[in-house]
Amino acid sequence: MLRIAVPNKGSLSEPASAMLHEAGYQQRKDRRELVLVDNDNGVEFFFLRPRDIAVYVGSGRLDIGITGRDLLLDSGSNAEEIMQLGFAGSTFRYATRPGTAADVSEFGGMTVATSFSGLVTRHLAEQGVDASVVHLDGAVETAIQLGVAEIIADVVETGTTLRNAGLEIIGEPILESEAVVVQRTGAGEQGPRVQQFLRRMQGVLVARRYVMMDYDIRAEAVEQAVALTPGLESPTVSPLHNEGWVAVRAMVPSREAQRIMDDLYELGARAILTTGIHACRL
Ligand SMILES: Nc1ncnc2c1ncn2[C@@H]1O[C@H](COP(=O)(O)OP(=O)(O)OP(=O)(O)O)[C@@H](O)[C@H]1O
Ligand SMILES: O=P(O)(O)OC[C@H]1O[C@H](OP(=O)(O)OP(=O)(O)O)[C@H](O)[C@@H]1O
Ligand SMILES: [Mg+2]
Repeated sequence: MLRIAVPNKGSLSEPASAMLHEAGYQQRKDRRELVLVDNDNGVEFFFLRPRDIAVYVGSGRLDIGITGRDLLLDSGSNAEEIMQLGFAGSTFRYATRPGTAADVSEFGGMTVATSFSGLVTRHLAEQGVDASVVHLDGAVETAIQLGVAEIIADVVETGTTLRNAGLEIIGEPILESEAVVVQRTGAGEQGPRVQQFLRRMQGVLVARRYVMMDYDIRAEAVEQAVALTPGLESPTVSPLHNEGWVAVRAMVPSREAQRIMDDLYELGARAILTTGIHACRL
């Protein structure tokens, strides 16, 4: 059985389980379940703290896991990223009260509070900055108000938490993060079961990002039309009973679907339809 680590709590937990469910895997019904055996798909899921997932996978006890890139790098585990999952996108940044410091190079002698002390200690060393790091479990924004630190380093998504705490971002992001699949470093070429898992997850990403578009167009305009809808490989063009017309079918990015429909209509295409994709293997 393929042994997969899945976040049991926090921001990664629900979207990870939703994605696995969309990929056809069984997911737990009760948040207290720790292990779930999906016999039909030959997979055993271990619901673990997001922070611990890279540690388990790096030790070789579990084959792969879903975690955040920031957590993976913070852990310093012997694990590496093999696929990006497109959710839980965030940046990891320094922030402080206005006037404290304008750049990382000014942090010397100050204290940085963070839940990602591995990541921050390494980053400060890389920058050649001699600052102390204090590890806190969460809500680090408050550390400045309470005088525990002058600087914080934390996950920023919309920036609302920082704004509400009266803090401002300093410098460039330390890191851009999102949910990723990890495996043990040096595990080498993925075996067939891991490859099948990755294909299923890829299928969910494609089904979420693309729609199927169908339309009819006069044969003389078909080259211009397929330039608008090139598909992933090549669009299907079929003859219509009505002479001089063809039917075209191609996948298009869902974000661009309405604009493409407008452009196709302008070209003379009619009966333009888009339909959702439930699942896919490219
Ligand atoms: N607001 C957010 N937007 C996007 N991703 C986030 C956000 N907050 C945390 N994450 C991501 O979630 C992961 C951290 O998960 P973890 O469960 O440790 O913390 P959490 O989501 O803050 O949960 P909690 O603080 O409730 O325990 C990291 O990969 C981080 O980038
Ligand atoms: O930029 P924003 O959209 O405001 O999101 C970022 C915030 O979300 C997370 O906090 P969470 O609510 O998980 O609390 P925590 O600090 O206890 O982890 C993170 O630690 C930031 O504080
Ligand atoms: Mg949090």
